[in-house]
Parts: sequence; structure tokens; C-alpha cells
Amino acid sequence: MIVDWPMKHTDLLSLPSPGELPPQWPFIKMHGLENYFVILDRRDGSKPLNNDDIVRICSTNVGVGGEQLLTIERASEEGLRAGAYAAMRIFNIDGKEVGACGNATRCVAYLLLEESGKDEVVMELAGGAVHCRRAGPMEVSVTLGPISMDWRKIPLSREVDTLHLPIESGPLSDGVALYIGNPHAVFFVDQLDSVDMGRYAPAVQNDPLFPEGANVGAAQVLDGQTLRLQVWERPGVLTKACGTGACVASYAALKRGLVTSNKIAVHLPAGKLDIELLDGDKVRMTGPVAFCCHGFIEGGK
Ligand SMILES: N[C@H](CCC[C@H](N)C(=O)O)C(=O)O
Repeated sequence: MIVDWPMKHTDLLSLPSPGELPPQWPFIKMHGLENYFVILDRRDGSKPLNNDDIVRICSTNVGVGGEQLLTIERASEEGLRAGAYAAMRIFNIDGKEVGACGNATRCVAYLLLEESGKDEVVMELAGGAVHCRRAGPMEVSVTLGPISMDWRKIPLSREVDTLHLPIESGPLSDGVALYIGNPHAVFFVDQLDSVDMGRYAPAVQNDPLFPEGANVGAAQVLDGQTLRLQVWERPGVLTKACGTGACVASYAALKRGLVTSNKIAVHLPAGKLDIELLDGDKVRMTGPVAFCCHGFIEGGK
């Protein structure tokens, strides 16, 4: 059952299951610049989702349809000590858990801000604390990172110069490898519109240099504080926007001397993200969130 928006959204995630068999899980579907997420509240301690559940829920044919599945979890002891209101976990459509997603972080942050009634909350993510705050009626700022270019952290399979990667695929060459909770490769190109990401990015994503794969960005520098960007994401999706991709592309552009400001506007196919590179290799990303629908999805067996 899927119900269209609008409805009051603060309490939706905790709606009780209608009690039919099989069990039904309430979900909310949101998007951040057309990067679509199915969100489940698991703070009641319900059993972890299995791989089949995630694949099914993200499927457009038999599930809700989304580019990732997000779960809201209770914060750990350590997270609580860091002031976390709740934790988030992120799963790709193949069921694999990943350590970061910028657009997802804004969407879940919005729900936590609404639920808590606060203007700022801390979210626990992959053992770190993400600071989230309202930046407008449907705009959220989140602080991600630190970004690392250490080959072991990304990870790469061998030591290389991460500012000038020794791999290429068509127009994608001389890239930069970075980690922001997940692995990225960023390539600067002269004309983004002429780059066929579906054709060239998978070879980079699956290059043996990246034992865990990589999200692959192609960025065009428009001026000293503006980029255009497209990102081919693991496990093989060309998304309309990638928040972590925008953060690492901005960081890479500054490291390569291609931009002059630490405040960079990144234009993605679905719109703009404002990126601010902060001390300690942290980064603040500001951008919109939006609701799609909510409803109940068949629970796990
Ligand atoms: N769309 C996300 C990134 C998801 C990355 C995920 N596909 C991975 O495998 O690391 C973002 O807004 O940052």
C-alpha cells in the first residue's frame, strides 16, 4: 500500500502496522535532488533487515522503488555520549551496507529535526557524529567527513598518488581518489555533456585498484567557485545527484588548484548543492529535501 503525500509527516514512521499478515512495515519515501530513498524506522529494536528484504523494497517492480534503503536506528552508547539523537544505516539496492550518503543524510536529518522539534541534531552514522541543522523550510545542512586521500583508507589495492590516479577509461583520466565514508574517484573533464558515464564509468568503478569499488564522478569546472558534476554510483546507477560526490569533487578541485574558494556551488542534473570545505577536512553540505510518498510494505518473513 502506498499513499501519496501530503500528510502530516512527523509521526508517520511510528504508525503501527495495520496488523494484517504478513507484517507490514511503515515507510517514508523521500528524495534529495531526485536521489530517492526508502526510509524505515527500526528504533523499536526489530530484527535487522536481510538482503532479500532490501533488494525487494528498493525494487520498483515489487517494492517501493528507491536508490537506497535507509534505516533509522537507536544511537549506540558511544553515539549517545556524542549527543546523537538517533543513528542511520544506509544500504545500496543490492543489499550492501555503505558508510555514507550525503543526500540521504539530509533527508533523515530532516525527519529527526521535525520529530525533535529542534533546529539542530546530531546523527550517528558509521561510528561518527554528523551535525545536522535546518537551513530553510525544506533545506538542511549536514557536516560530513573528514575526507581522506590516504590509499589505505579509501581503500585502494596498492599505493598510488591519489591526486593523480594511474587509471583511465575513455575521457576519464588523471582522476583523484577520496574517501568520505565511502570510496570515490573524481575526474575533471572539459565538457561534461560529452561524457557518456554509462559507457566509461563502470570500468573505473570495477577497476582492481578499488577492491570495494568506487562511486565515479565527472566534474567540469565552470569558474573558481562553481562545478558541474555527474556521478555513477556503486553498484551501477547514474543518479541525478550525489551529495558525497559533490563534497569530494569540491575537495579534489581545491587540492588540484582548480577552484579558489572553499565555498563551492555544485550543479548536478537535478539541481544545486552548496559545499563549504571546513577545517580538519570536514565539509558542510547544504541542499533541499522533499517527500514522495509513504505507506506500508510487506515485512520480512
Ligand atoms: N547518493 C549518495 C551516495 C551513495 C553512495 C553509495 N552508492 C555507495 O556505494 O557508496 C550521496 O548522496 O552521497
